Amino acid sequence: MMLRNDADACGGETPRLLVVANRLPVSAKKTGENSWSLEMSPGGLVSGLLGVTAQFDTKWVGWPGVDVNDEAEKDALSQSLAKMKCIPVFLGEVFDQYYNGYCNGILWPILHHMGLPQEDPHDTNKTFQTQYDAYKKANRMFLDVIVQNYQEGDIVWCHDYHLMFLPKYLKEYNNKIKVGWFLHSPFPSSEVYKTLPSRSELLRSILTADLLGFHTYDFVKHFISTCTRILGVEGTHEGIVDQGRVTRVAVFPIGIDPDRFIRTCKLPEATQQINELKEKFSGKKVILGVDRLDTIKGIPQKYLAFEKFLEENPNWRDKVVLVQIAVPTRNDVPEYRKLKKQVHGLVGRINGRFGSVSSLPIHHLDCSVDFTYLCALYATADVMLVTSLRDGMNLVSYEFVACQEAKKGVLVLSEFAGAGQSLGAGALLVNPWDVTEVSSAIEEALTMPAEEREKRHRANFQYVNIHSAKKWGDDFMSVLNDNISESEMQLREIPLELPQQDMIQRYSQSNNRLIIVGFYGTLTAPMSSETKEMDLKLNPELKGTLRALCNDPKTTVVVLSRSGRDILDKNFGKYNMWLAAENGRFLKYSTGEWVTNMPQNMNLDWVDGAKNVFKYFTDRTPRSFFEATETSLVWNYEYADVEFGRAQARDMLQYLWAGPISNASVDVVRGNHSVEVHAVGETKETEMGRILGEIVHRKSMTTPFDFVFCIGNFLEKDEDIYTFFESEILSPKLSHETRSKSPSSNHSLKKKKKVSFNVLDLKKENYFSAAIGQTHTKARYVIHSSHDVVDLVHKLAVADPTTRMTNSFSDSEIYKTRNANASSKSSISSFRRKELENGDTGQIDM
Ligand SMILES: O=P(O)(O)OC[C@H]1O[C@H](O[C@H]2O[C@H](CO)[C@@H](O)[C@H](O)[C@H]2O)[C@H](O)[C@@H](O)[C@@H]1O
Ligand SMILES: O=c1ccn([C@@H]2O[C@H](COP(=O)(O)OP(=O)(O)O)[C@@H](O)[C@H]2O)c(=O)[nH]1
Repeated sequence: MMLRNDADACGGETPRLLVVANRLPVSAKKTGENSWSLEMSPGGLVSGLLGVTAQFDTKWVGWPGVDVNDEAEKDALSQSLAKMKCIPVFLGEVFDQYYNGYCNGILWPILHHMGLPQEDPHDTNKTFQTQYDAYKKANRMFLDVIVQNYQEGDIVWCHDYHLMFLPKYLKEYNNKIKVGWFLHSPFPSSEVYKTLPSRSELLRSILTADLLGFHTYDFVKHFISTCTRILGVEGTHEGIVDQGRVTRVAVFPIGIDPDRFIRTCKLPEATQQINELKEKFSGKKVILGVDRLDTIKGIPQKYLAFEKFLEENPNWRDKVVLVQIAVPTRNDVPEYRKLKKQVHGLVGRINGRFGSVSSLPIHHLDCSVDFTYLCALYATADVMLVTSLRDGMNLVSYEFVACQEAKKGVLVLSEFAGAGQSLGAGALLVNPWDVTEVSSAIEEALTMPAEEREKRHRANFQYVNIHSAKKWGDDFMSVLNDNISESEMQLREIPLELPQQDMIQRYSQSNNRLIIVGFYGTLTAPMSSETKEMDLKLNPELKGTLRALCNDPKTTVVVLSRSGRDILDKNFGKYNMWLAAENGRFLKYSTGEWVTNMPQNMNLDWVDGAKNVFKYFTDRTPRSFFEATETSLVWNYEYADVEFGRAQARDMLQYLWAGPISNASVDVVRGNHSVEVHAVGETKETEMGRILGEIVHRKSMTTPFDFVFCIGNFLEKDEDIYTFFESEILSPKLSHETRSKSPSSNHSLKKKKKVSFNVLDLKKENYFSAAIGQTHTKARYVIHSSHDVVDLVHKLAVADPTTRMTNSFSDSEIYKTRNANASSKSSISSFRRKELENGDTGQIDM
């Protein structure tokens, strides 16, 4: 067999791809001294990959299927393999503990929901730990071979559970290598996966890849929830987000090369074999099974169901035969040897019960068959019986469909095979554990009218043709390439550190400045694991300088926070500033009254129920805290044990969705260390326009802001506040109509003399936005922590010599006035209500 590589024909222009899998597509067999024969390796991974790589200059890296110790022999074999673009990894003594041990004795059963086998307490040479060490060592040996063959720009596509450490090793070697990883087996539920010792290291390692692929949505769902549960990272529709880095996770259902099967069925050799098979089984229907003799393939279950069918349908006993190709596999793993015995026992029993001298109901073959004969078997069968207890995809079912153009036989397919999701429309789906159901499906398949068989076959044939192995490979590669360009762009877009000196200079030279500042994580006292009290409090170090800044007549300070009015009143009631609580739903000047834009009929029935859930989790998560406002609840676990906090956050969301918020009109936001539920409404960005309108209106402002500084530790969804001002710079839309003299609320519109002006006169270089401690942000700049805010506020407070004087005069005055006016629970009027009363919209045209 020669592995085709169309890229060769196109010269060296095509990109290079290194496909790395435990198994090379060919396995070597020694034929003499330094001479080898190469045969196609068994299993769907190889079949799938053979159809893939035409558009790349592909090389394969993998284990050659034999143990070779002598250096001369290694060289000879390497040379033979090189002709087929294969590069061997000689695993030597590590192989047994790596392949038979960790891969197939530990990972394989876990991935297939069969549970972790017991460690043999007497075999101290083969423990979980020794097998795990061998696994890591083998992965390093794969790395070494890749490194010897890697050229800059190569893409490395790693395959399967054998190579879960490889992405990490590759990225450690060279972070620029493009790495994809695809899992051919299923991914289990987190409940099963979490029994695996070393569970976190394996997950962390594959997450270093750029793209992770799975056969079905189910597996992706399990993988993402396992990562969030075990690692506490965030799962999004794109994949896994960990500390700002996104690992893309997506579904790529593998396929076959259907033409290869269709073509082969038409070859004279195949036609002859088909005729022979027909003759051999004339007068009988043929049920076919083709599986590696693996515990996951449900071969005993298949035989039990067939036995039941024969029991219940005596008329079929001499009219049907089950041909089972049981391809030998993993013979050195004890479970596989046990399975062989069990299966042979069943075959003997069933053939003994229902066979005769002239006919046996089960033809069980412990061998592999050559490709043409396999196609002939597929083409001859009336029914294909796939009873996998769990299977990544199961390509055998695709291959059967491809070979059935003439016969249009029926596929009975386990719902636990990945293929169940793609061929379910045309197949009879069964639960392989339910022998009665499988037995009935056998009967239904054998007696299905031609018309229905044809209809079902057509659906499946179309699917198999379109969703080929080539498409699978192309899709994976194109997402990997897109993804890499995206992350390269993201890297380039990492914001710079806030240029403090330049900002302060521009601040002091401007005439009307606006500072929008978040509260939590910005103005709050930094908390540490030692902090006892979890109340949100203004950092005491800021008190003096913040007051000076707020008293500057040329500066308007707005605290924009998720927090409620009480908290802002308590912390900022004595400052000469604007307070925007609940993301701007409520607004007040510190000495004034709260006004709101909240619709009067807003449904907040969910709040009390949700509050109970928040309280429950807060009580059970030491050092977490929650904040409740009228329209939102935020639970923060930043200072709790973060892993535990994340697990609790996940459970909390489940409780919330199951109960209090199931039918409520709310947004749920999972932040890095927080869970927020709030009534559906505006983001900080949309509130910003309204807030500015209100400020300009109430201050009777007539000159536009010419300097804006916006700083916070905002949630990602609120980060649009940074871009709000960017878009105002590009195309100013904010204008405001005001009166020449400040009207009282009773003035009618007619009597007012209107003056229109732009709210912002903002040059690009006079706008500064900064996120605290983030690298992925929409802000122009970053600053490290809230410690730096203290320093910065101080610098701003003393930056303008002219207003520094004003400050010292007005400070005590303002303080007294505010105390006299402030009422802690002031009545709320609505923006809209006020607008109507005043006959004035105070509105901004946007
Ligand atoms: O290499 P072996 O240990 O002999 O095992 C053969 C292959 O078995 C598994 O195949 C899986 O891949 C198929 C294609 O994606 C899929 O259809 C099937 O459901 C899986 O079981 C294993 O994942 C491969 O690594 C092995 O090469
Ligand atoms: O004697 C045989 C019988 C089957 N196969 C191939 O083994 C693969 C089995 O793949 P599947 O996805 O069904 O399961 P896996 O064995 O990979 O778990 C299919 O491509 C078959 O064509 C083989 O190589 N030799």
